[in-house]
This record gives sequence, C-alpha cells and structure tokens, in this order.
Amino acid sequence: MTGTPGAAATRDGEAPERSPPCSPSYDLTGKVMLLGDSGVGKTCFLIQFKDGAFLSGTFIATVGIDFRNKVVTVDGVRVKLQIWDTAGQERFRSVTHAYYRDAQALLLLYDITNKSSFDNIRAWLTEIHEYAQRDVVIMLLGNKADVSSERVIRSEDGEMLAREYGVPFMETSAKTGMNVELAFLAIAKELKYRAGRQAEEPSFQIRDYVESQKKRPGCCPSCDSPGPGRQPQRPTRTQPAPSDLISSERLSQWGESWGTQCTAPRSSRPYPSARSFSASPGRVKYLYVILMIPNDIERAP
Ligand SMILES: Nc1nc2c(ncn2[C@@H]2O[C@H](COP(=O)(O)OP(=O)(O)OP(=O)(O)O)[C@@H](O)[C@H]2O)c(=O)[nH]1
Repeated sequence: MTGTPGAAATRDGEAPERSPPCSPSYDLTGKVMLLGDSGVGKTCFLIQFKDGAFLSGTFIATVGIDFRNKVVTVDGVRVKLQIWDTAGQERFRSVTHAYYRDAQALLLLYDITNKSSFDNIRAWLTEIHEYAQRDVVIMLLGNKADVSSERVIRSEDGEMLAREYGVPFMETSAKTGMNVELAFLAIAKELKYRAGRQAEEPSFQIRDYVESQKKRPGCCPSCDSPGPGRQPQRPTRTQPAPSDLISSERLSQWGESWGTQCTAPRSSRPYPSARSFSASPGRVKYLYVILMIPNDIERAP
C-alpha cells in the first residue's frame, strides 16, 4: 500500500490527473484481488461494487486478469482500491500467480450452490500462502446467497472453515448486492488502520467488524431481492481491432467498452475462437503482456 498515487493506477475514470498534481483524490491506495473457482461470481462481484449493477445472462469466463479502481472513504480517509479480477480457470493460474505478490488483500469467493467451489477453498489458501505476502488480508466469501433454493453449502460450514484459517467470513450476493460493499469497506478500513496505526488509536479487528456489520440471507427484503440498480447485459465487444501499437489510453478505452476484462466463453480451448469472441487469440495474448508491464515496473528497484 502506498500513501501517494500508485504508478500503475492510471487506467480508469478516477484518474488522479484530473486533480492538481499536489492534491491526489485519495489518501491511500491498496491492491485487492478477487480469487476463487471459475463461475463463483468474481466479475459480477466487482461490477456490483463498482457500478451497482448485476451482470445477468450467459456466463462468460474471464480470460487472464484485469483491474478496476474505486475510491472509498472510511473514517474520513479516502482509500483507492485497485481491484483485480482474475480468471478462475485452472489454465490461467500461472498468469494470476504473478499478481499475488504485491496484493494487500484477497477476497476469496466460493459459490454456495457449488460444492466443489467450496471444497477447492483449501487449495486456494495453499496457493495464497505460497504466492502472496505473509501479512495479506484474506476474506472468505460465500457468494450467490440469493439462490437459497439451490444452496448446498451451509452458512455454518463457511463459518467453520473461516475460523479454522482465522479469516473473516460472510455470505454475499453479487446479484442483490448483499454485503458486497461491506467486504470492500472492511478491507479499506483494515488497510487504513495498518497504514496509520498509532499508539493511541484503538485497534481494528476486521473479523469483529465484519461480524457486527454483515447481513444474513433472509434478514431483510433488500438482502434477498435485487436492488433498484441497473441490470445490464454483458457489453457487446464491437471495438475495432487495435493497431500494432497499443497506448495506455487505448487499453483504457478497451477496458471501458469491454467491461472489466477480456472474456471468452467457458470452453476447453486454450484461447477463445475468433467466431465467438471479437478479439482474436493473438490479441488476448497481447493483452496479457500489456497488463503485466505496470506490475513489473512497480517492482523494479
Ligand atoms: N444468482 C446469482 N448469480 C450470480 C451471482 N454472482 C454471479 N452470478 C452468476 O454466476 C455466473 C458466473 O459469474 P462470473 O462473475 O462471471 O464468475 P467468475 O467467478 O468471474 O468466473 P471466471 O471469470 O470464469 O473466473 C454468471 O452467470 C452470473 O450471472 C450471485 O450473487 N447470484
């Protein structure tokens, strides 16, 4: 986490350049990653937080990795969260591992209607311990809590697993928005606390905070039904092919018009076909390269 505008945080609409150079529009930045099996709802979770909307319709699996920024204010401190949405599919793991190292927080999602996504949480935690910083903040989230009729993982099972690993836990719904903002606010509070810890400041316990604030399915009508937010379909990818040189502005435009990421239908092919995806396989690979550059620059001594 840094107290000044981050070098890589230049892609989205909250660009610090709109403010005078000496007056950034935030006080702290933190990198957060969304992890979990394919289909648990990571992209929808991010879109719900960023735009207050739910991506309904056919599931389109993420290819690679991308990020969005959002500034939240906690206790008067503006925290810019750089939120990375990763592809849950196994074949993209080597790409996403490289991004764990400088993440301050990880939101680890499973789908309460999908047992294997819950069973795989232990494997995700093993990967996290292997690739992430030792003091990374981890939060376990049981998503799709709105689909109570298809629930196969009890809330208590999520709680038990979280307790075993000493991480905060709550059930969420990217569809209704239940606990989505709370997850990010809790992370922002923890990052703020870590950045400015002073002797006289009361300690902040993220698990206690989450327990005291979280909503449970069925606790109120707004937790179980979609809010008044927009219900967009996934964006149609009709962007013209990029030329051979890609500027950061252009990449930013793609990001805006493609949604959060370069996506492809779930399939066993290594890359999406040109027929079902407006970007060619070559362009998908190109996108990886571009996205990894800022990370490497940040780590350069
Ligand atoms: N009912 C319900 N459906 C959800 C929720 N979150 C996501 N979905 C649906 O679940 C499917 C998968 O959502 P995504 O957000 O694309 O999943 P993902 O985890 O990003 O998947 P990958 O990109 O492959 O890693 C989509 O059809 C969503 O509409 C939720 O909270 N409730």
